[in-house]
Amino acid sequence: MINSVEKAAVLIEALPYLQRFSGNTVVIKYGGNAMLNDELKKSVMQDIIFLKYAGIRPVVVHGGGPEITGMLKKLGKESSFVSGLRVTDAETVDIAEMVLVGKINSEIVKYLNFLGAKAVGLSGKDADLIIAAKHLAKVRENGQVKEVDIGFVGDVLKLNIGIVENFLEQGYIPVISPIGVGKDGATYNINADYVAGELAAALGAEKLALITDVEGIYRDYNDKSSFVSTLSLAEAQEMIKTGSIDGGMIPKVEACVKALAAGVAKTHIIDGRKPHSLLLEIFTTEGIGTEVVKYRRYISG
Ligand SMILES: NC(=[NH2+])NCCC[C@H](N)C(=O)O
Repeated sequence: MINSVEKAAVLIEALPYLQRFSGNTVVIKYGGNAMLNDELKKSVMQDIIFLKYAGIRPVVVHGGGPEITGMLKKLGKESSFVSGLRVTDAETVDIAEMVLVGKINSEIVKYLNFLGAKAVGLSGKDADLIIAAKHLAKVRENGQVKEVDIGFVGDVLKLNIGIVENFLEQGYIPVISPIGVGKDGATYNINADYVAGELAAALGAEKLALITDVEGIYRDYNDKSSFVSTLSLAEAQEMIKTGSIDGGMIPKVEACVKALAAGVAKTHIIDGRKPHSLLLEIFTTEGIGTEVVKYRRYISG
């Protein structure tokens, strides 16, 4: 156990961040294992409440891929993927929406309220928050890139952000499901990392924090000793180009790039398998994951 001097040092280390971030918006994407394991879920929920009571305005976007896969299986539907994206027919998008909005979203809202917040659940359909367009999967065939229709998988076309701002003004924590509605009236399932990046951009957030199942970004994803704590936007883009970023990490880095380009000060990729990683990243100098910043000279501390 640490002694009282060390304890005080930990608390005081948070002071400049409390001063800097209080009153500002932080968008948090919550997904992966931290969602399936009860202990980790509790720690993420507590961290979000902590942010709220520190005067920060958290906005939560959640994923739910594994739970959707589980439900589809129960119903006897196998999932198939093209370039990492689920082929989503009309029945599948219905099931995805039921799991995301009906189950996962309402569970997060319930938990946050239980811990002392005022959380409110929103799907992209509420007040037309997320207008979607069909996403075409890109497949490489004989050296050429072909676009493939994989059904009701969407991109964010437009956000009607007013509803989120209203709730933030009133002190609520908005919890958002990555479901959008198309101009054609259809329902689209959207990658939650992208939704979080777009929301951070539209809200002019201070931060975007993506909670994942990995430590952060590696310079070479095959080499676990090449973990990077700080990365610039340009370096991240270069790493996507050269293929040194792992496939599953690409949507996350792209979400960071989108947010940074729109003026978000900092983005973070953090390990949801470590308890309280969100708190450690935001309120300590060194952090625990990878921060992606516009320019490297934007030094923390
Ligand atoms: N991965 C890192 N190097 N993180 C540093 C975080 C610094 C500070 N707590 C912030 O949120 O801005």
